[in-house]
This record gives sequence, C-alpha cells and structure tokens, in this order.
Amino acid sequence: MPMDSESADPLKVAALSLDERDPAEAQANGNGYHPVGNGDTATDADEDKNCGKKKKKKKKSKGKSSSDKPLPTQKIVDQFFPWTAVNKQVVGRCAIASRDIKAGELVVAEHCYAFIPRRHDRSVVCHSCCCDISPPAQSFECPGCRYAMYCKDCKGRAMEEHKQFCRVSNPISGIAKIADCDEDLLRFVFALVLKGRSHKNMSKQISNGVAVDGLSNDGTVQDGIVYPSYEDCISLKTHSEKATPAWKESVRRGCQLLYEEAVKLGAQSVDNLDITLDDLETLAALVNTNSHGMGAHGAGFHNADVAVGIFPFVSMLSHSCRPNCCFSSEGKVMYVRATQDVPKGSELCISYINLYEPRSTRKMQLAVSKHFLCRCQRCSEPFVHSVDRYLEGCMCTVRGCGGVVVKTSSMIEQDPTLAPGDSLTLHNSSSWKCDQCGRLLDPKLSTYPVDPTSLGDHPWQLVASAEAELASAMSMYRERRFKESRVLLEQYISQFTGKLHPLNVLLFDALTPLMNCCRASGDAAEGSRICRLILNSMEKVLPGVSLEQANFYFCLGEMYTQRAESAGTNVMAKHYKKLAQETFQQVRRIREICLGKPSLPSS
Ligand SMILES: C[S@@+](CC[C@H](N)C(=O)[O-])C[C@H]1O[C@@H](n2cnc3c(N)ncnc32)[C@H](O)[C@@H]1O
Repeated sequence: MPMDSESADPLKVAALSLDERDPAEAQANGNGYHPVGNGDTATDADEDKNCGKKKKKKKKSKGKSSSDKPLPTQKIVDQFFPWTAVNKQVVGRCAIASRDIKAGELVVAEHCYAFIPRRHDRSVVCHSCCCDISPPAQSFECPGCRYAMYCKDCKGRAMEEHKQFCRVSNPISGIAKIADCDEDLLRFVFALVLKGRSHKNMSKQISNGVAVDGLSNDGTVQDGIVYPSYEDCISLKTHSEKATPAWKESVRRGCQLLYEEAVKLGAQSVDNLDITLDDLETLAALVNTNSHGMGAHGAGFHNADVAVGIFPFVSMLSHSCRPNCCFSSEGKVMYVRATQDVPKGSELCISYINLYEPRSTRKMQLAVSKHFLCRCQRCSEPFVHSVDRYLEGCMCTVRGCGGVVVKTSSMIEQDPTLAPGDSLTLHNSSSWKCDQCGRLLDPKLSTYPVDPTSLGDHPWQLVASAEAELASAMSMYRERRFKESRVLLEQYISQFTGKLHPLNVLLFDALTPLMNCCRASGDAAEGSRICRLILNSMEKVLPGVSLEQANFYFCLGEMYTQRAESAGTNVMAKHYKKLAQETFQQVRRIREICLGKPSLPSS
C-alpha cells in the first residue's frame, strides 16, 4: 500500500528542536540543575533572578567547566561502544572513533533520560513506553488531565506515576498560549523537573541506606543499552548566552507561570519541587540544544517525528552536513549506526537538519535554531569547488560557458558575528558571479523592468520568480488538489529547467510533490521517472546511504510493482517485477546499514 502524500515525504528529517518557529535557549545562571555553561560573571539580571543576592564575581576557572568534561558515565560507555568523547576547540565535546568502525555497526544504543510525545501526536504514542497506540491498538486517556494516553500494558503503573504530573499538565496549554511559548517545550521542562525530583528523593533514600527497587542514580550499560544518569543529563551543553531576547522572554514568562502553577498545586501534587525559575529556564535551554526526534522510522510511524527525548550520549555526536552516522529510535531507545566505514580517530557525526538545502540556508537554520555556526567539513570546503554551489546556482547564459552563476556572498565565509537577519540582508543584496567565465551580475546596476526572456541575466529575478511559482504550486498541493498541482508543477519544471542548475534546490523541491501527484493519479510510469530523478540528485549531493534514500527506493519499488501489475504483456510484467525486486533489495541493504535490520518500511 502506498504511503499517503503527506507521510510519503521521505526527506522529512527528525528535527532536534522543539520550537523551530522561534527557537533558542534560555539564560543560564548556575544553580541546582545546571553545572553547564555557567557564565563567569554575575550580571544585574543574576541579581534579580537570585532574590537580590548578588553573586560574587567568580575567578576565571583554569580547570575544565562541566560542559568540557566527559559526561559522568562516559568511561562506562567507552567500554561498550567504539568511541569516546574528546573536547575539540570549535565543537566542544564530540565522539571520536576509538577503533575502525564498519558501515552498519552500532555506535551507541541509549535509553532516553526523559521524553514527551509531541502535542499533535499525543494520541498515537504511549506517554510511558513510547509505543504506537494508534488504532486499532487500544489506548487509555487519563480522565484527570485528558492529555496523557497509555497503552494497555503501561496503563496501571503509568497512571500511578502520572498523578504528580496530572494537575500541572492541565494548565500547560493555557500557559503556553499566554506566554506565546512552545507547549511541548514547557511539558518537557516539567517532565525533567519531576525526573530531577525523583532523582533527589532517590539520593536521599540511598544516603539513608534505603534500597530503591531496581533503580540507580548512576548511569549504566545494560544489555547493550546505555541508561544515562541525571548527572549525564544536566552536564549537557546549553547555549544560554546566544538566545534571542524574544525567545528568552517567552520562555521566561512560560516558565514563570509554570512555576507559579506548580507552587500553587504544591501541597497536593508537586510538593518540595526544590527548583527555581532559573532552573526551569536552563532546562528549557538544555532541551532546545539536545532533544532528538523519536519515532521517525519506527514500525508504524511512517516517518512521523512523534516524540522528543533527551539522550545525553547521542548528544555527544556533532552535526555534520555530510554525516557518517544516522539515528533511529525504537520505543524509548535511540540507536546510532555508522552509515559508512569510519577509520579510528575520525569524528562520528549525525545530521540535525535537512541536508538538501543551500549552504547559506543550512547555516542559517543551525544558527537560528541551534545557535552555532556550522564548521562541518561540507560547510568548510571552498564554495566554488563544493557541490553546494549547484544547490543555489543558475546556469550561465554566456554562450558555450556552461558555468554556474552564484551569489558572491555565498562564496565568502559568513561573518559569525553577524546577526542572522543582517546576514540575510547582505545575502539578498549580493551580486552574482559565474564560477567559470567570472562574469559579474549586480542587481544594483541593473535596469528595470526586466524582459522575462532575459531572466538568465538577472539570476536574482529568476530565483524570485521560481520561488513564487513553486510556492503557488505547493499551496495547491497542500490542499491536496493533485491534478491541478501536477499541471502547475510540470509547467514550473519545464520553465526553469536549463535556467536553474539541475541540482538547484528549487527544482529538487518540486520533484517529491510531483512524484506524489503522479502516484495519486495512478501514473506509476511518470512517478517512477521522477523518483529516479530524485534519487539521482540525492546521490550527487549526499553520497552515502541514508534512511531518506531508502524511503525513495521503497516508493520506486512500489511503483515498479504497480507497473508490473498493470503491464500489458508477460514480458513487461516480468521486467517490472524484476526491477521491483532489485529495488526492494536495495531498500533492505540500506536499512540494514541504517537500522541494523534488512527490513522494508511498513506501508
Ligand atoms: C548536541 S550538542 C553536541 C555536544 C556538544 N559539543 C557538547 O560539548 O556538549 C550540540 C552543540 O555542539 C556544537 N556543534 C555540534 N556540531 C557542530 C558543528 N558542525 N559546527 C560547530 N559546532 C557544532 C554546537 O555548540 C552545538 O550547539
């Protein structure tokens, strides 16, 4: 059965950020929850937040801060997995292979420290074990908050544990609206508070000599899975200092209301929370920097990113726009596997974002949502020699040149001190240059109006008109008017082919919806042609295997099967059946590397 057009977008990647609309991290002031990234000096804001007690200016510590040191359980992890954490100047702690690693090998398997289902998916995933509870599976809703939902196996125990969360869970939606703050982020912060509280209670019991059944405060590895500790979690990095004022304000307001609510309900349900407002803000920052999407490739979830969790050891892997590892979750466990052979001493990286994007877009996304300037290998190689130039390039119109015209601002390294908005302005007013003949085109020197037949000499106009036409086709596609959007998408592609570079993201972005339109109308012949174009482009831009690539091969296999079924002759039926088998074999091969199982996605 084909995936539907929404879920069949195989390029949808598991996002790391909870609040992509205005993501950032909170102001961190060291107390209680966060020995991470503490500023060295006390500011006036510190005085406000710490009830008027001005902190003493700390001397700059010569030793390592806790966000430089390996996580407390790292030594144990080193014994079971083929990497260790090393502190590098640019990226901070990162995972370095401690021996040669083969493609498909497990790099780490980690149980989440905490997770929450995403709001929109709250009824399809058990809030306790993260299994799929979409129908026909049985599910049970908490009658108190009417938010939490459990599978039949978790129901009894989970409802009991949920009691402490239940009363605060109810007002979180309202609080998020008032504060204009992400509701999932607030839910996650509160889940971490409760985790922290049970950790403290456990510590007390342990120090009083009371055994706690099967629970430990220490991180462990059991049956090949890392169980991180509370200390591992709070030793994670936050980029507190780089948060935008708007985000800080909304998070602070959300946390403040959450805090007041928790205190108000304290006598009955959340007594002895033992946290401050600063702690809540720091947890929000920690979640934003370190949370991972879950359920992206699980059995019944069709690429949906249904939950988010904190996995401190998975968090040790840096981002790369040309990663050598990928991650996938099953229930509450996240698995990271090498997608290619990795020699001893190399850095292990995953991707935090969609990689079929121009360099400037990727950098902007990471700067805005994750607050760092990407220094990966792909972003560091000279732009004029990188495949990245094709993703935003137009074809040079000088006869016989064959070069690619790109913005000159893309050719130079972005100034890291520029605010994202300023750098965007700079980028938009940039001149354009051909990488072969060196012809320079400058929007400031050009005359208007532009003759539409000579758009190629005005690449800024060409790109603007491609963006506008793609947007209108896409809005029709989103309304699921597949017939009309197919016409628009086909017109769009024929109009801009030969003007934009064939790998330009503006052409690439039209292909998946067009393929889905073809599939919706049963046109497997054209659908499979488009799918092969997508795979071709992906393989040129992102060499190596990925789950996204496996998903496209799976779509292709389904379309070949359809063609076999509707073939007029036996010979053609045999031909397409063989193609389908070979394509599904390719899917199994890629999924074995990425997921450790040579399976097909469930359709
Ligand atoms: C999930 S954490 C990774 C672990 C982190 N390095 C630490 O020491 O805790 C993400 C942070 O690592 C750094 N980082 C990861 N990938 C990077 C990259 N490609 N370029 C620059 N910094 C990177 C950034 O500071 C980012 O916010």
